[in-house]
Amino acid sequence: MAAPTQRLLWRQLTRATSRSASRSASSPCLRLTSTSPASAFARTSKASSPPPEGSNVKFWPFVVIIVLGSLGYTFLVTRRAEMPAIDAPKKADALGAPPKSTPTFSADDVTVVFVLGGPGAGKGTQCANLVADYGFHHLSAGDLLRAEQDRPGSQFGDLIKDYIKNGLIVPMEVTVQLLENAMVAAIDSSGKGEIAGKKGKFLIDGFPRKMDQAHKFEESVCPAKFVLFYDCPEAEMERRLLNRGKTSGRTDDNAESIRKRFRTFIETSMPVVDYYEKLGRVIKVDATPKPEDVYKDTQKQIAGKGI
Ligand SMILES: Nc1ncnc2c1ncn2[C@@H]1O[C@H](COP(=O)(O)OP(=O)(O)OP(=O)(O)O)[C@@H](O)[C@H]1O
Ligand SMILES: O=c1ccn([C@@H]2O[C@H](COP(=O)(O)O)[C@@H](O)[C@H]2O)c(=O)[nH]1
Repeated sequence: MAAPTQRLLWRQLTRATSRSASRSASSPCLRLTSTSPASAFARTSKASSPPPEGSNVKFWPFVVIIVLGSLGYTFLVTRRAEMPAIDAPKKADALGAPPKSTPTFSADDVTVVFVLGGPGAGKGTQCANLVADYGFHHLSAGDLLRAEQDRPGSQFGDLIKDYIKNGLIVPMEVTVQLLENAMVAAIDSSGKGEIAGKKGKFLIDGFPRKMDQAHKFEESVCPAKFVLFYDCPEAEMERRLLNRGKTSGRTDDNAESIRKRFRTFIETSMPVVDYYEKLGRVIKVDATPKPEDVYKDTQKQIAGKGI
């Protein structure tokens, strides 16, 4: 080490050591023992003066500090790796997710239509019409998450509450499993492996909101037929949500949460729409007009799509 650097380090260390030594004199908790490296330094640096050029300075305390620091760091990193992450996929296993590589349902047996659009675009409103006229079974990802959040004993309750309030996307394992469970339950409760005399037809509302969800669902649950995308300007969606917030009781129908939801929609969910658009699998409907007109347009656009 160059001599000036040596002297600088020495000065800094002896200054720190003498400060801590003087504190220890008045505090019973901070006492330097005769065997500690710091006290050794305090003793060897009586005059607190830098060593003369070329003096035989002991550097073993530096080595001890570096070695102890490295060991501590390695220990913390190892502990961190062993700790379960808050969104660890393992948690979803508690919902009954068996690892698999083929979808639970074939697209030949079950029709899945994803319904996307910004918060407040009117997805739920249009889904209600489609259920009435086309015999769809409606599954809203947001509703399923809220139900799981409120389910007594749910280990995901707090996590979901937090994500929804902040307009964030709940880790996909949770949502995909809730959807699959709901599809299985709907088909089972029909008693014939069918719904309303038809093969299962599902409108999956407000999903997939993130690319990983889209892949996971199509790979492990069911390939989707197409995406129904309700396109609406942000100002109109905000107006609708603030209005709905007067009575909905939803924790995320307030100005702050709405802002966060819009950001998530632009940054995370629009890429999903763009992805399906590139594949030619999106039916886009202008959601700005009044609900009846939006529905008429929806019907026109899905005509001949085999549903
Ligand atoms: N075309 C429309 N014109 C005016 N208001 C509408 C229209 N469609 C729905 N609304 C109203 O806007 C609010 C939001 O609609 P809706 O709940 O259907 O939206 P959403 O897209 O499902 O919302 P979120 O994603 O937040 O669940 C509701 O109060 C609804 O009555
Ligand atoms: O796939 C999903 C869908 C929804 N969420 C969370 O739920 C809220 C509310 O969803 P709505 O469709 O508006 O009812 C949404 O803001 C997300 O926080 C999700 O995490 N994953």
